[in-house]
Amino acid sequence: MSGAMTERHTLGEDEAAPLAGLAARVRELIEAAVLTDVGRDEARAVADEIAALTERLRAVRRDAPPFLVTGAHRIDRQAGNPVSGPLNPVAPPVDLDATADGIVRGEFTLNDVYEGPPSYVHGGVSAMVLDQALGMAAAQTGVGGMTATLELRYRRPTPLGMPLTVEAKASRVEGRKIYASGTITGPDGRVTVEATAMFVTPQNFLVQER
Ligand SMILES: CCCCCCCCCC(=O)SCCNC(=O)CCNC(=O)[C@H](O)C(C)(C)COP(=O)(O)OP(=O)(O)OC[C@H]1O[C@@H](n2cnc3c(N)ncnc32)[C@H](O)[C@@H]1OP(=O)(O)O
Repeated sequence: MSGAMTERHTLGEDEAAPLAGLAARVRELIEAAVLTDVGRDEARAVADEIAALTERLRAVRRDAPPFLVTGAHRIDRQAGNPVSGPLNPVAPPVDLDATADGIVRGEFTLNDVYEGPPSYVHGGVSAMVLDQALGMAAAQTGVGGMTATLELRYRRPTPLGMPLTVEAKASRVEGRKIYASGTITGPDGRVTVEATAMFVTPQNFLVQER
């Protein structure tokens, strides 16, 4: 379990690149595991090989996921973030960028690993992507914060295997509260999910940031 206050190692680009490559291969492995039909014996044999590889990676272990050297805010620098972290195989990953006027945007495609209703994206996955994008938009106003409320409106099913766009922007700041909204849009340009959120900056964020 990684503590919030644990000092994080910051990866240089040379360190991050091979770990991102490792995560990309594991992402392929996850999809292969979801879709494989190799049969029981082969599945057991592959599981044994994967267990051996896992032990090799565990041989030298950090106390907590590292940060990246790039990114304006802590939320952008989390290498192991489950939405945008290039080192996290669970993350699609969604490559989120912020414009000078505070709009956070990312294009991404979700494969069968993220299926909810047959052939569509799981609603919790859409929520996770929007939480991250809105959280990053909140951070563009200053320090950012923790999600206090997140409201979603699922307008139409979000397709798997097709290019999606997430966009978010902070609308106002009231003391430690930051309000933001955003959408996921399908390949036809129609919004599939809308979100509004309120983030609250904890007192310790004000001390820890930068
Ligand atoms: C390293 C970078 C990390 C960035 C990560 C971002 C990842 C993406 C975003 C997330 O997923 S965050 C994880 C999900 N969210 C949480 O786990 C939050 C859990 N809740 C908390 O930690 C605290 O409740 C919270 C920080 C949100 C508020 O605690 P505080 O002690 O700072 O709040 P306080 O009680 O002082 O209230 C401040 C104001 O906010 C209001 N408030 C607080 N929590 C609220 C809430 N949940 N709903 C509505 N209003 C809320 C509260 O009423 C009050 O309003 P007023 O000033 O008008 O009186």
